[in-house]
Amino acid sequence: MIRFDGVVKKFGDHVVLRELDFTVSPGEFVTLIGPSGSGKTTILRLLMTLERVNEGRIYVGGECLTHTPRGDNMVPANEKHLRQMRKRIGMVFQQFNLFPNMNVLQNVTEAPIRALGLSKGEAEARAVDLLDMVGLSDKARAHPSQLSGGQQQRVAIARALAMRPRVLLLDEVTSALDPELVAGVLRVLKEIATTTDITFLCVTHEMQFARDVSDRVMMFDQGQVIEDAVPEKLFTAPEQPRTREFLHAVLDRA
Ligand SMILES: Nc1ncnc2c1ncn2[C@@H]1O[C@H](COP(=O)(O)OP(=O)(O)OP(=O)(O)O)[C@@H](O)[C@H]1O
Repeated sequence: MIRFDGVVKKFGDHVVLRELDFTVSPGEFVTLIGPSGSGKTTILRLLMTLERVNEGRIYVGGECLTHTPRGDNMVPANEKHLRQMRKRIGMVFQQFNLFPNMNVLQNVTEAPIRALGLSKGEAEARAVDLLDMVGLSDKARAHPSQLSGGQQQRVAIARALAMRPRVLLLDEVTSALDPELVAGVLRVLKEIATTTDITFLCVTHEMQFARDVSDRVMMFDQGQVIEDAVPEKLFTAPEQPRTREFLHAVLDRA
């Protein structure tokens, strides 16, 4: 479903991704872990087309995201292609980024009405189901400022799902939450991961969550995936010294 093929990303002279190769199969839940500043968010931003690759290709659902054919060549994709491809991908960020002047229902229906052309009735019916799924049926008329951070994040999850993405990207979705609100958000994500066929690529420091829901965990360091294993293996018997060091540091801090 997702394939990075020799992806290089630089910011000026700073090489963040070095010929990065990895794949995520349809329906898989893959978590990326690794030191701060190693480029995990950059991977998600490239998928969201918020950044462009310097070299290499990215494929989503078998189709090239980054390039399109022109004659016999492949050339960097234009805005129209990127917009089309972006519709397949949803993202939930650390900051919830809800529209503050809209109520919860409007937050969830806005994009399907505008970008997918759904009628208000269709979009609302879908939103009601999604708000039920994230445990917020009773908050449809509330405004974001009346909700806790955990509730706002669950609205953000419903909003992303309302676009029916095939891929959902999660970037440190619990980092901005008070500790007591984290579990509710993770419970909702686990439910979605186990009951839908959405493909997940998740960046998190929540090692217990990564262990609990991931099909695979990729340890990312210095622009490359240095270890890729099922969670039971990666968390209990990592092969790479850098993975062991990283896990010790993170678990000591917890
Ligand atoms: N727009 C940008 N311009 C210049 N440098 C950038 C830009 N975006 C990211 N970087 C740099 O790229 C590197 C990777 O950043 P990225 O945010 O992807 O790391 P990360 O692994 O997600 O880190 P964290 O776990 O702290 O969120 C960092 O050194 C960062 O400073």
